[in-house]
Amino acid sequence: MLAAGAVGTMQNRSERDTFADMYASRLARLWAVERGLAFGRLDHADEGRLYIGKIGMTDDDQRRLLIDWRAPVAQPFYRATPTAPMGVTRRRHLQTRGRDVIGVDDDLLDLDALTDDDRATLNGEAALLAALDERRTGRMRDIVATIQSEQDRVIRSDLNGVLVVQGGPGTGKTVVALHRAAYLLYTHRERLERRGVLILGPNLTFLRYIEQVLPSLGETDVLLSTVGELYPGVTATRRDRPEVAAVKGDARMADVIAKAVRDRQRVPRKPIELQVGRITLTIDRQMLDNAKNKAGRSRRPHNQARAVFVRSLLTALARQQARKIGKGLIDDDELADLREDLRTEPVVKAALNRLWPYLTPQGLLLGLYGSAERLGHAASALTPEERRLLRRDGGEWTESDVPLLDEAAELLGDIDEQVLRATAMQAEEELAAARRAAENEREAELAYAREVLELTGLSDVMEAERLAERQRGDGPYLTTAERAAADRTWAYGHIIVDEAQELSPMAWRAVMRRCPTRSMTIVGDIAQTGSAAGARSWAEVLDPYVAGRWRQEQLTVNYRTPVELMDVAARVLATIDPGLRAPLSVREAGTRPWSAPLTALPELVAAEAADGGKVAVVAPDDLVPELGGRLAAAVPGAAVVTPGAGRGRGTEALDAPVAVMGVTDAKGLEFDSVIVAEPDLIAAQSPRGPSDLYVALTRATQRLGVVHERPLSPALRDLPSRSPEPANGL
Ligand SMILES: Nc1ncnc2c1ncn2[C@@H]1O[C@H](COP(=O)(O)OP(=O)(O)OP(=O)(O)O)[C@@H](O)[C@H]1O
Repeated sequence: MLAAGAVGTMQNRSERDTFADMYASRLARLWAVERGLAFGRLDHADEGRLYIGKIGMTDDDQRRLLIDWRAPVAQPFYRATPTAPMGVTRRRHLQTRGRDVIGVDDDLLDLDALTDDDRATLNGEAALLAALDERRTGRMRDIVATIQSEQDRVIRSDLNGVLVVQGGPGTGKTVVALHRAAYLLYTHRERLERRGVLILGPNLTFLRYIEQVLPSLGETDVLLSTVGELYPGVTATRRDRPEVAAVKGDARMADVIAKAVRDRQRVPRKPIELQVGRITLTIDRQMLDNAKNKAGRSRRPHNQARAVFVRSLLTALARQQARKIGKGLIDDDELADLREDLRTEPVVKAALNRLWPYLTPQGLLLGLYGSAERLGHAASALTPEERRLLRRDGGEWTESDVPLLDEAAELLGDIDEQVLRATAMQAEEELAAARRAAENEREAELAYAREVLELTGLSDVMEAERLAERQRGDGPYLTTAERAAADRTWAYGHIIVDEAQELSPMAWRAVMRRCPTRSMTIVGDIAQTGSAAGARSWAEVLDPYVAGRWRQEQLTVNYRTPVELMDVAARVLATIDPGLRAPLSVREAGTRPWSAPLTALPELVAAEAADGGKVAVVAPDDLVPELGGRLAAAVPGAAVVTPGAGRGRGTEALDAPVAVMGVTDAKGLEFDSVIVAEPDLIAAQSPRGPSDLYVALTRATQRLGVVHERPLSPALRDLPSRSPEPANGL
């Protein structure tokens, strides 16, 4: 398409560009599914063979070559068992490298049909175990070839309603949620492509960790986000201290914000006198009450209700003015004229702005945090200590501010750009400056695009404007996900929330607002809740929204953590609640978890990293910088993820051979080898500390150790001491 050149009418060119776009994305999709394209075969007693792959394919004669794993006929690949074979006699897993088959692994489901040869080679779990044992790359991979039956049930569960997927660490909740997104898009393509699918994860590092999975399944148009990015225009990556986050996340904050908005619609006790020309006009209590009631009855958000308030007040003032200039009765036209004159009168404008100001969510929240008096009034339902925790002057937005900004935006409504300009000179100047900046940026982008086209020799087939537009990510070519990300009021077709136990009640309000149809998948583990504002039960989270209308699935098998490691974690789990059961591990590591003195950490990390696997040191938040410093000196390439730090946290923790981090940043991730520093300090660092320790102990796929100076609690006390030789020898 591109080689045809920039010929023909504008319409020809635009059609050509559209086709070029379409082919380019089709090509990108094909490249993405190349790895492990075909991974399974089903032999049926009567229907012959079907090959299962990441996408469906036919040959030139429209004969089926490959069945998409999400198609109903592929389901037996994941569900058939010897007791319920679903018509399948043999299920074959194909292992490939590039386009070569390097291994096959058969499940023979019709045991009567076995030949002696078959019996000798029966090895049902080989593909799964091989996948689980693979060294970690720092990025999650798809599991289409080895999805297990309980996971398949979750993936193919109905689109409608709220599905909770509860499961212990390593049971595949995240990976299953991602495959469910791919399945739902395949099965309900039209509905979901229009409204979009949103996946919410706990932090940016986690999103980087999982971002390859959906493209590798051929799905590229899903929006991955954190709660901290839900409010367009604000990217909050900083975290509040736990006690502050707990207050901001509390459901009572909804009333605090509502009250803060009402407090800005002021009715002063004394009448206000305005000198307009030679006449003194008075705004009295009754006029104000009247205007406020009218605005309230309009049921519009604050910024839009302002118009009602202003009109009512101006009408009353205009009548007063008419009386005062001796004009008794006036008709509607005269009234309108007087009203418009008053509207532009500076003293009147200033008074209206004081009485019912235009407010942005940011302005409202900063005004609230910045004033003990405002807080004292709006947050009277909070304790003095809680109010003190909210006090702050300026500063960067945090993750727990975002749901509050969203709440405020809902109550305030938009401010019309034109109104802004008309009412505030300052806003006009800011706007003009922003426009100038945007114009400069646009010119720079255009120059860059021209350069790219020159260099690639494509300057005659594509216009620089169009390339610049695409790079900027706006214009008519926005995908659904991009449009949704920019629109605070977007209603998604389906929302998946991962590590959902961490969301605060205020965050849930922001999430639910984005999914009026309540078609959601909520994935998490109550036993891993670390955030003080997080969930204690799914009923507590969901009953306010969908009481009695949500369903739950359990995942029970741990695919990440080997038996020896899980035994240790299970002892910690029992200290949280003796009734909690750890998931069953499917494999053994062959190495036992160990303990060693904290001082030995650098050598131990170096030994663990020696064989090239990914190593994480998970430490109490306060210790991370210091341990990071010590390790950086001893182990080249070690990355430090500072707890609660702002922007820029991305892939370093995933790509480095060794990473040091707090538990919050380790949530949802996994590493070949994990060393937990000062476990008892982790357990003591917050009210949900024991859950944090449980999370830390379940991050490893192969090896686990603890290093400590403080005495170990009974759950960890009998770990054998680490001997000096390398890990493999343990
Ligand atoms: N059926 C499967 N086949 C192959 N690998 C699997 C399968 N199920 C899960 N895994 C692997 O197990 C690991 C754990 O999965 P995942 O991170 O989704 O678990 P999780 O339940 O979200 O854990 P956590 O709650 O601890 O974050 C991942 O490496 C995942 O790829």
